[in-house]
Amino acid sequence: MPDTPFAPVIRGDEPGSFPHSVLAERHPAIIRQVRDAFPFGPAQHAALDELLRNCTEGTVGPLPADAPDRDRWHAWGLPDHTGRSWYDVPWLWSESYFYRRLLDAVGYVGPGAWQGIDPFRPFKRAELDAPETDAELAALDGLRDLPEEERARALLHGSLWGNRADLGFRLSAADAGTRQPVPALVADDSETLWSLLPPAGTGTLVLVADNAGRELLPDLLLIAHLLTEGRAARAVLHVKPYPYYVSDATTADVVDALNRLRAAPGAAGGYGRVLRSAMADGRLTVRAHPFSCAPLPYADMPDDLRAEFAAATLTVVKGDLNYRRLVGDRFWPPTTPFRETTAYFPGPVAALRTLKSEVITGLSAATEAALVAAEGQRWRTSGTHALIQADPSGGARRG
Ligand SMILES: O=P(O)(O)OC[C@H]1O[C@](O)(CO)[C@@H](O)[C@@H]1O
Repeated sequence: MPDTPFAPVIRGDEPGSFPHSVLAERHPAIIRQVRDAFPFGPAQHAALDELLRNCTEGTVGPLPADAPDRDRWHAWGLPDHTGRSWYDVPWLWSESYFYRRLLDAVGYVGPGAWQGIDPFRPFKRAELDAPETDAELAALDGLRDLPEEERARALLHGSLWGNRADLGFRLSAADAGTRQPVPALVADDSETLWSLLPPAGTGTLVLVADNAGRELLPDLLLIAHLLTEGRAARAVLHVKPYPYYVSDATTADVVDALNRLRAAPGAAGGYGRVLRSAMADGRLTVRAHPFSCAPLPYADMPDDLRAEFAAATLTVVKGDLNYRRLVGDRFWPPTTPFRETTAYFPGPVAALRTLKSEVITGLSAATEAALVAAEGQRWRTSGTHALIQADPSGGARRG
């Protein structure tokens, strides 16, 4: 990570700013929605009341003494942040800890009858079961007769724009999933990406997933295509070990998505069968590494994860949150080269992301100027722009 004094870490301490609104408005809205979605008992309601008060007016507190991940959170900076306002610690840290505390409040962490009950499941299920999902899956039939390269491109774009269907994001932008027309990419390194996944490839693709539902389905379809067409011999899908940022995919969500595909008619069902058999023979594996829910940038990843990414032919990192973690959650000058911010990454890496937060790198000066002229700074957070960025160097520049 370059040592740049011009890229301050993002915090939520400026009233009126986007990060501040997430802490002050979005988090209370999420508590409300979760409370509405479940028939919770008095202890859960009281814990949600306390979390609401604490995360908006209070200071960061400790985890329960018996929390199974207490040591991990200590290593991730909890002692340094305890006693500080949620608005004053790094925004990424604050958001991540909010989701961890929400799981405590609803009893997910246990022990008890609510242990393991995903508080976001009703929202994720509704999206998977929506008629729009049927229509999207049916559209796959129209790809069948296209040349492989065109199918690959269509599926890559499906996975990219699937990131717009993020449920947390929709809490404050109801039409974000349907806005038309799809705007141009602000950066497009797809040629580099495809050069890393040539036909007859023998390598391993790692896909670091973002959201469940209508983002995970196209991610899985892309993986199925790459395996079937021999652009990757194996794929590893990284998901979250516990519910996070409302819609982030967990292993349970992968199971739901695979079942959804299996039950679909036409080409979608075929992809579903390909994926199940790839799971059965080990060509597709699912990983839920604890660091996937860490409140830290990937530059701080542990050695075992570093070794996994180093061994991959390509790691594809999906979504806004993963992008923030990949390049560092900082106010980079937008023309900062992407490859400068990913120089620490141990293998070739690509990002597929729609823009939903202020972090951005790798723009040309002309693109930045055109975006600002057209929209002021709205393009950074509106979810209407997207990027495909790739760094093929694989940490080769590290000394
Ligand atoms: O689902 P995605 O693409 O990671 O986007 C989630 C984004 O929404 C937010 O929660 C709020 O903008 C961001 O913190 C996060 O980057």
